[in-house]
Amino acid sequence: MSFIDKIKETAKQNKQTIVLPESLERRTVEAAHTILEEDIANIILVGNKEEIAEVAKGLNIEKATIIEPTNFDQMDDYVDTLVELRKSKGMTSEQAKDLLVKDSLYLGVMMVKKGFADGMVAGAVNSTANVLRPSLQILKTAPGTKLVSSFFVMVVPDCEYGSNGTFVFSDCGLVPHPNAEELAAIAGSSANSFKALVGEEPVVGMLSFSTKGSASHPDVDKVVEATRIAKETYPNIKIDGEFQLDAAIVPSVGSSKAPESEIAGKANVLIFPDLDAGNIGYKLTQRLAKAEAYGPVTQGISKPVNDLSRGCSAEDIVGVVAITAVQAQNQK
Ligand SMILES: CC(C)(COP(=O)(O)OP(=O)(O)OC[C@H]1O[C@@H](n2cnc3c(N)ncnc32)[C@H](O)[C@@H]1OP(=O)(O)O)[C@@H](O)C(=O)NCCC(=O)NCCS
Ligand SMILES: CC(=O)OP(=O)(O)O
Repeated sequence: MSFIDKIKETAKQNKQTIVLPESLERRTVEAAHTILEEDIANIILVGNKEEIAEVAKGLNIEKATIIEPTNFDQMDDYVDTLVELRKSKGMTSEQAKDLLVKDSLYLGVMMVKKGFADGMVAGAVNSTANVLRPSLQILKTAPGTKLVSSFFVMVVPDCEYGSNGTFVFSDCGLVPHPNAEELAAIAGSSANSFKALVGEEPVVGMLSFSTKGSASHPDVDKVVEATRIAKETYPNIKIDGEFQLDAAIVPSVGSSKAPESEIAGKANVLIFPDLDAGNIGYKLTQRLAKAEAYGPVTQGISKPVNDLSRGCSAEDIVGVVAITAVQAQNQK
């Protein structure tokens, strides 16, 4: 069974409720149709019922719950909670009501905060920053986590590397310039995410333009230091670096460039040194190798809110919703 079929099967076993606040967007409504038809999750859509019906022409979204922000019986309670959470930042009741009525991303995140939904997926039209900012502000980090980061599950066709072509790539969406400590934290979280979603042992490669000292540069030093911190912090996780990409995933190159390493050539969790590398790397793999790319999935938020690329397909949205549902199951 493929990675995403397994995730869908897991999601179906204990159905969660996922809010899709970009409800006037055709791919999102197509995804809602498929999710309801395949019984993967319960769906909440946000917006005017007639407008949603217009976008959903030819699709069956009858089983979705539609919440109209101007006519939502929980609105006053949500406004009070948002003010309470953000009053130290100067938020007033008027501002909170305005945000919750006009910005479906804030309303969606508040639904997750209040337990009305178990998770949220958006990003087919909104930028990553706009999708993730409300969740960072309202849901905050999970206990024991300082840094929220994100990853993609990449499923590369006809690929013998990684876990039969399945990888986690991090961070491709959230933290622009991680320092060594942050990079180590991203490695630890990503290993746990790989284990939780792919179900196999994570093998983490810390990526660089250098393999075990083949180049000298402050950027390389950062990855060397991150590798040291990660090994010390997560002694039970298989982690090594610094590796160039080929040394991380191709066994023959790994054994020639890094013969002492047990990880070289076997990595299935790839930690990119910064967001430039991660974002470009996942899009290259998706577009040129025709890989399935599910994400950016967040790790470290107290409840699951996940992003999409604006270039996503309806099928990608279905996949990220199923992943979000499984994260919600795991957090309960
Ligand atoms: C996600 C992002 C928007 C956060 O932006 P920001 O400008 O720091 O936003 P804010 O300062 O309003 O932060 C919001 C809150 O989240 C917290 N926060 C921000 N990043 C965080 C992180 N990685 N982990 C935990 N908390 C974080 C802040 O401390 C702040 O908390 P507070 O408002 O309660 O004090 C920013 O990191 C970003 O733009 N990342 C790049 C996204 C992107 O463009 N990706 C490329 C395409 S995928
Ligand atoms: C993840 C990502 O790159 O998102 P977008 O393509 O929407 O910028």
